Amino acid sequence: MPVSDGDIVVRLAARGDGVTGDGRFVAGAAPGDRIAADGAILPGAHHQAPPCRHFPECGGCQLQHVDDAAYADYLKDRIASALAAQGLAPPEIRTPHLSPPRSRRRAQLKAAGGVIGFNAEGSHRIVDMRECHVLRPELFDLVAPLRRMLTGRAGAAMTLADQGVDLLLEGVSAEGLAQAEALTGFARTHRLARLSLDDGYGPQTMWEPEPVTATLGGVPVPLPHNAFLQATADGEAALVAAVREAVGEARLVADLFAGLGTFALSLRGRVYAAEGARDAVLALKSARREGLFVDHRDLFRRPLDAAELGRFEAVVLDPPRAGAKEQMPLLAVSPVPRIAYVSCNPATFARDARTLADAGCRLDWVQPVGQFRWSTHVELVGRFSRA
Ligand SMILES: C[S@@+](CC[C@H](N)C(=O)[O-])C[C@H]1O[C@@H](n2cnc3c(N)ncnc32)[C@H](O)[C@@H]1O
Repeated sequence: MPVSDGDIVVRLAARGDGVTGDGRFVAGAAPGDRIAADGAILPGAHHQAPPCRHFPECGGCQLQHVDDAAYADYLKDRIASALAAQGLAPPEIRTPHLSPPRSRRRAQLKAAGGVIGFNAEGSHRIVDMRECHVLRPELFDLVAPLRRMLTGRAGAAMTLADQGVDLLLEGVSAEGLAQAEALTGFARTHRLARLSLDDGYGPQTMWEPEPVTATLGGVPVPLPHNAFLQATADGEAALVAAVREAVGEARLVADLFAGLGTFALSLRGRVYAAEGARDAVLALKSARREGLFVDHRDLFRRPLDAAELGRFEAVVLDPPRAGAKEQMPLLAVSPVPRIAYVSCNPATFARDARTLADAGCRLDWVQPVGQFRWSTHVELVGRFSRA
């Protein structure tokens, strides 16, 4: 049977489907695979055996069937095509940093009727997790005990803190002393750092033998419930290294959307940190770090104006998926010479990059970070400079 170029998978689409030379989308195909006339996938050099029995059913991973080289190309392609869609020429897109298997330190699992795991792709059905190749072992070790304990519908948010696992059970209440004792017994047996319940009225701590912290930039910061932390420690280190390179010698830096201070606490000199979540602001304010000023500020409603921005030698920003549409025009007309933009959404990054480019800023390089290994999440740091 002759093979036409149109039958070869040439790239991965945003949602992870293989795309053939003639534009067909094929679920489960990797770049280099050939699609036979009957639709069968004939594996090529970048097709690997998925390590997990739950793939592709489980919604946690979409790309376990592609090797690291194809996965890295996918991350770069997503960024390049988002920039191209905004009419921006591709800058230097560096080799992606990929977090290793079993390094994810945060997970939001669902439980119901004796099953626990991530939801199936595009569905509310829970895939009962018997193995996981992305979670840190400390988190995975709790899955079987939680399956036994959680009989009703519940959520289990797990975060690896300095002291161990911080577990927040959603949709669970402790009715009566016996239930409360059972829950604290569970926390003690499994050496949890903290156990909290949220039955719809906000998290309530049941167990926390010592104050729970996350160490960022070498500084322990109190860890509020549901606070944002980068998904893996090594992904965080890669983002921090890229941000530090991007700001260079700057000694007066603004960190916008600062969270608990992942970047603010890792930078030298004086840092102004702005953040909208009250708990995160209080936590960061209590961090022992000279020269740090923390501002509780809604940057969508009240972005920094050009005069405020003009005081800084560099600006770091790390907005949520929606990007920083309100902040960009002000940043664009400010004299700030260096901007490190950390993003978890190439589309809003590219939109915001367009605003900066229109004002004469140059996108020097982009460092992709694949900390959600085998998923379609793309994280990056982009460095902009003003001539
Ligand atoms: C992607 S997280 C980054 C946090 C931090 N830079 C880090 O790396 O750990 C985005 C942060 O933006 C904050 N945020 C979301 N909307 C905001 C707003 N309108 N104003 C200020 N901060 C906001 C969130 O609370 C969250 O801490």
